[in-house]
Amino acid sequence: MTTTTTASSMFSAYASFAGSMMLVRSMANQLIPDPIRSYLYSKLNYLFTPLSSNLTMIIDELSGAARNQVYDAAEVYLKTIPISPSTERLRVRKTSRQKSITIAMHKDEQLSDTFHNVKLTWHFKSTEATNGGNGRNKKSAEKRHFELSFHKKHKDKVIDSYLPHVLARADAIKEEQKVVKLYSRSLCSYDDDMTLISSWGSANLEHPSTFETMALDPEMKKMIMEDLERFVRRREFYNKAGKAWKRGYLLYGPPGTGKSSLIAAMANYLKFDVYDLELASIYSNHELRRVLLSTTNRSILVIEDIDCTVDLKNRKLKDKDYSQLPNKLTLSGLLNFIDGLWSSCGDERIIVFTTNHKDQLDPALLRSGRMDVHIHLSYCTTSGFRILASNYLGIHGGGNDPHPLCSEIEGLIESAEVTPAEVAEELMKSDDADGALQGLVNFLKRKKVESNKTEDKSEGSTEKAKRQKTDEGEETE
Ligand SMILES: Nc1ncnc2c1ncn2[C@@H]1O[C@H](COP(=O)(O)OP(=O)(O)OP(=O)(O)O)[C@@H](O)[C@H]1O
Ligand SMILES: [Mg+2]
Repeated sequence: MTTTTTASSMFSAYASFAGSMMLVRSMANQLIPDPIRSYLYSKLNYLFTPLSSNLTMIIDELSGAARNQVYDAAEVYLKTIPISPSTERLRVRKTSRQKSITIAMHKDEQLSDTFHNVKLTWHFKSTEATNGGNGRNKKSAEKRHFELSFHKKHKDKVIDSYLPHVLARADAIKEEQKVVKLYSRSLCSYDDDMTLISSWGSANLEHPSTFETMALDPEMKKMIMEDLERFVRRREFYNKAGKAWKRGYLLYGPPGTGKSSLIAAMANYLKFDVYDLELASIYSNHELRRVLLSTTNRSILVIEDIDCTVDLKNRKLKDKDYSQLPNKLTLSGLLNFIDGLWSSCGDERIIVFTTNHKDQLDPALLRSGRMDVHIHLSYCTTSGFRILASNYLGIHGGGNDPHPLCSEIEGLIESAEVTPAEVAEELMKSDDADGALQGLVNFLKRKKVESNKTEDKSEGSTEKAKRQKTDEGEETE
């Protein structure tokens, strides 16, 4: 009863309100001029429109002069959201550096996303803003923002979970698309007065080597990849153990066995930048420290041919001699850096030394704990050949239907000392697989004959030497 009365009294109140509104409207039509009237209507409409259950967040491109990280993250993230059927316009781009086409939202288009059962709508808006000048001084710029709408009740979830999710996904996508850089001292930059601006110059690391294309023993490949993965996963472990988050690799083996290619494969795999340090360009421990401190985290520092760095061989000089050369680069300077300074100057660092002659290295460099992993790259094996044949000729020696020449090559390769670089070179000599493989067979046979000859020669000379010794012995007796 009470409810009915309340409802009917509310209805009659609304009816009388509506009636009054109509009356006001007709009086206004007669008395108030057009522009003022439409302004008043718009205000009245605003007052009497029911409140929306949606909340819209405005995400501007700029925050003052700085970029808004949420905007940048949204821009990256939204490229991964499926386009909705209602979308009519899209922006399509590709620069020469990009591997694939990117598709982005066009002005006024919208995309829908769902996150933990929350429905969200992204709206891309762009307006032209002018600087207030006129004539030539008038400059206009595009002012962009996203509008993110969702039901009000999800406000906390969006702020606490969804937006952090967008930021994290954008970081991961950027990491996937990251172009690995090669930093070199030979690319360093100077200003007009020849003052050094930066110790390192960079270029994109265009080296195509990956673990897939590397002709390596499968066990060794697995070991290296797992070691790298474990290393990048172990931030907490290094922290707890009080150890610097770094790892040292020593790659050794004859020329052309893939030491430099392996470094590129490691960099491409981890998406770590490479700093190629030529020790010959460093004149003092002080300079070494300065140059190395200007490298960044998540990078690989490479020192190639460590055995060829003449200065470092002088380590056995007495302290007295060093005092005469206070600014010289020394092995102990380098070791101090590896053990001490470098350890504390950054995170996720890998250092790689390469050498053709491990036996000629100073034992201090090989001491355990200094270089964590020693990797021996050696002559081409059967499994190495199979990978190269697949890379270069697209043929698979180990399959059910192997190329007839593959088994001959596999029989020859284990006994011949050929490097993967030599095999690769032979395989590249012809576009035709038969011709290339026949070339490799001939090459391997030639190699074998040559190595037999040298063996005979060295055997012959040892025999000769032995005989000579015996003769001499006989003489002295
Ligand atoms: N293990 C390998 N797997 C695939 N390709 C290889 C391998 N080793 C060598 N190559 C091929 O040979 C070329 C030369 O190899 P790389 O420069 O990596 O050898 P290296 O061991 O660094 O030689 P050096 O001691 O002379 O510096 C590479 O560009 C690559 O094409
Ligand atoms: Mg090399």
